[in-house]
Amino acid sequence: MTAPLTPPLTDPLNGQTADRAARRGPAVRLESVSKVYGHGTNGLLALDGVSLDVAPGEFVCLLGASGCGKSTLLSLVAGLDAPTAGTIEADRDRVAMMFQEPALFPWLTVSANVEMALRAKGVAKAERRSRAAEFLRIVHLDGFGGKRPHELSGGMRQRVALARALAQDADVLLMDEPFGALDAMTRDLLHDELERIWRERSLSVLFVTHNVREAVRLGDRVVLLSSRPGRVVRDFPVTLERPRRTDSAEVARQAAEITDRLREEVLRHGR
Ligand SMILES: Nc1ncnc2c1ncn2[C@@H]1O[C@H](COP(=O)(O)OP(=O)(O)OP(=O)(O)O)[C@@H](O)[C@H]1O
Repeated sequence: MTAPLTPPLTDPLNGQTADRAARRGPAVRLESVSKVYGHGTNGLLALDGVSLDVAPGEFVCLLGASGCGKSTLLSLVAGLDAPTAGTIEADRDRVAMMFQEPALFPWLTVSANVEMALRAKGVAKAERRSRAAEFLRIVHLDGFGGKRPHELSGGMRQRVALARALAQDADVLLMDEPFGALDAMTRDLLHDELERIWRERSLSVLFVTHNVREAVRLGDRVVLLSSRPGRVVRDFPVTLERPRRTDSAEVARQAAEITDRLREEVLRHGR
């Protein structure tokens, strides 16, 4: 029998995965996206003609002055709100969001918080406890499943939020200043954890931060938005070898370059 000239799109052992990989475009695509809050003369233009792609497996950090529309952009990608103009492509079933506040249910145990996400995904009750334990192990919280959120530190609560996001079977993580409220040491540790999980699970990440060094520490690219209305001003590729250290000279150098551009942007708008 002769082999087919073109290989089949589906792998017989794992047809779905091969098929999906073959069809994969960007994990997230925004094309000329604008967002106006309110109407008429009271309308507020938050985003103006934003085009941005996140490739599968790419880590993109979003920076910009306060109020330039970063959170708006994430909520549009998550489908929590609709753009006024333009198009957004993202597989909403595979997207999970993380905020500065971990937003856990305080009356539920850590395990039950993660199990909620599994339940929403239709995982059978009998399997949920062991699957939750597996996700907690990934974020290095083995043995903490029976605790309540108030018994954990801020960093540990964000780990639970990360485990819950992973339990949503997400391959796109939308992160809105997830480590903004943590001390520098805890943040550093979570950078390492997130980078490891991102690589192991080939996640695509869109990460909003005010911290330029954090953006350079983590991102494959740093996208700078203008002051409101948010437009893409510049896209900085970060090619430094990983893993990076937030306090390294290389990270500091690139962060200084981006900070200069960010400062220009903020001053241009008289803030
Ligand atoms: N639901 C809403 N209704 C009306 N205006 C809104 C709404 N959400 C955000 N805005 C306004 O849109 C603009 C962009 O807000 P957004 O929160 O997206 O900015 P941001 O860049 O995330 O800000 P920050 O860096 O301070 O968190 C702001 O002027 C904000 O006040």
